Amino acid sequence: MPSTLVEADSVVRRNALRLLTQHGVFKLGEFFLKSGQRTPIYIDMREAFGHPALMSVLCKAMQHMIERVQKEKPYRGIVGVPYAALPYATILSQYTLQPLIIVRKEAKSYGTKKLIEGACEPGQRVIIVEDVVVSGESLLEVITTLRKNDVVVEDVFCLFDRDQGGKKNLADEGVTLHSLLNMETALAFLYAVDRLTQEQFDDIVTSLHLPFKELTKIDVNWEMEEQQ
Ligand SMILES: O=C(O)c1cc(=O)[nH]c(=O)n1[C@@H]1O[C@H](COP(=O)(O)O)[C@@H](O)[C@H]1O
Repeated sequence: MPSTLVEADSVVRRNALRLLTQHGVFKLGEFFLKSGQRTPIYIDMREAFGHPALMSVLCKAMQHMIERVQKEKPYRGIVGVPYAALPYATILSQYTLQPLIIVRKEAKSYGTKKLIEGACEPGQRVIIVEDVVVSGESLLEVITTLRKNDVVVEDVFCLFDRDQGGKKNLADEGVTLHSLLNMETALAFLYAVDRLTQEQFDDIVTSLHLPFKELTKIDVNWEMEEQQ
């Protein structure tokens, strides 16, 4: 079983996978990534916006992950990557009682013309929240803007890592990516609940040059598990 599904807090991950699958987040077919690369699977986290109970499960799980990682590392401020991660960052700012910070893609041509909105000062350590990480490029753009303003970023948190190099690209810039779910875990789950065939798995792994080749067999069903 992929390690993320056997860790102490894995019940929350398995429940999240059940709800994400039921709500159509994992789309199989022919899609194209932001980079233009063809992909037989698309992770559409925006589907979760329509399901408040799912948003709550995801954000509580993210909150626990953030609190565990940041225990010894005080930070102030949660940055959301526009646009899809903003709802998660907003909810997490409420759960953790941390200020919400937004980094715009382009500065407004009117008003304050600021690129960074919210309580953010030079020297401040923040964390960033993203929905799906592929190459990590979107995150690196935000990190560059923050660092130009002397804001400290060492840890970023995502709901889903597609295992396509983002973690390494971020590590090269001195940033650790922490993910709730990843492609290996999701594919193992989809196969276990008969939503993915071996052929589809092989196509995904080959097309995306994923760093694993074997389909992990896991014993899970649709039944939601009780969370402590
Ligand atoms: O377009 C994508 O690459 C992509 C694939 C996918 O399965 N899910 C998904 O949400 N995306 C988008 O890809 C962005 C991150 O790509 P990177 O900047 O390459 O890490 C996300 O913010 C999404 O807009």
